[in-house]
Amino acid sequence: MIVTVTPNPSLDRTYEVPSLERGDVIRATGERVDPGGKGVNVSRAVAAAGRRTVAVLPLGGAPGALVAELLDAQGIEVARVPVAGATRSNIALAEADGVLTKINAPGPELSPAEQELLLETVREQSGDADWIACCGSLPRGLTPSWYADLVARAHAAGARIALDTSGPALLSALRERPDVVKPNAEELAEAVGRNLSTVGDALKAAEELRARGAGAVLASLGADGQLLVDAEGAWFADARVDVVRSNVGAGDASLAGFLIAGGSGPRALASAVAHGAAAVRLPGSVMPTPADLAPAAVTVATEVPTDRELTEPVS
Ligand SMILES: Nc1ncnc2c1ncn2[C@@H]1O[C@H](COP(=O)(O)OP(=O)(O)O)[C@@H](O)[C@H]1O
Ligand SMILES: O=P(O)(O)OC[C@H]1O[C@](O)(COP(=O)(O)O)[C@@H](O)[C@@H]1O
Repeated sequence: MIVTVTPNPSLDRTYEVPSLERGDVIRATGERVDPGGKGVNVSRAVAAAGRRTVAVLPLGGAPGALVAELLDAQGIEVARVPVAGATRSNIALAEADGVLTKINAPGPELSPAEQELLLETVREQSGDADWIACCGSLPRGLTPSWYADLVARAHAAGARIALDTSGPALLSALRERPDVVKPNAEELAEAVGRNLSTVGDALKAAEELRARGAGAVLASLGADGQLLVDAEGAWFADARVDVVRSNVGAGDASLAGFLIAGGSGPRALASAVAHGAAAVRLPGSVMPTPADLAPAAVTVATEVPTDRELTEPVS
């Protein structure tokens, strides 16, 4: 069973637009609404794989009710923490040439009582969890050390933690030794305060996060693939995708793929890459089912290609 925790979930609205012109009225040619937030997407991908998952979510107002309704329609179990503020709506503008612009709202502020109820709900749900995946930004009211506290509590209860967040929330959680962290290239560069130009730069940065406390680092490098660094070694895998439809939630699908396949070693890395590659072939934040995966297209390198230049370097 995989429990996901999304402290700041969202209603994701995607508008398809011909192109973005500042100051103009832009007529959308299509729109879709999805339940969103990084842990929500992980739960959607885990459920799509036919595995049990519970999504712990603070939900409030009409957007919160809609998120719950949409997840219910997808058969995803939600442990709901009622909050007074309204759940945020995040907007994605998808241009015809494939460029995606996202506006992520700050979300409601959680009161001390709501924060306590959130932690208590995670505790209640964690009894038979193989993994607790803690994902996304923190809403106002939660301090940057909130994930650190959650990791400490989960470890005390004997659960394994996968953490996908960024900035101070990621850095402060490292001291509690999360079992896996999943930064993307920008988050990894920010965490170490250096630019990333090659796979070797990403490898050094991932090793630094391990030195600071992460058990394993699953670094997703967009079109370049993924790197896994743990106590046993380092592996690199990638998969070619000819037509990218939407990269929204590709990292979330990858983390789900990694955890579904056991959450360690090269087999889990290959599953992460297969899920990420399948997610980008699908529209919006649609999560792949097993039928969407093309595991044969994934290559796990025998050696990490440290000299390989990143197609999207972080500077
Ligand atoms: N353009 C792409 N071509 C092929 N695979 C991709 C592409 N973009 C993303 N992916 C796959 O999805 C994974 C996650 O994407 P990434 O952008 O790194 O994460 P995030 O969504 O967290 O920012 C990548 O590691 C890769 O496996
Ligand atoms: O918590 P954050 O960092 O604001 O991100 C929330 C957004 O991330 C998503 O989970 C998608 O992830 P990506 O933007 O990494 O593709 C959306 O569903 C959601 O709108």
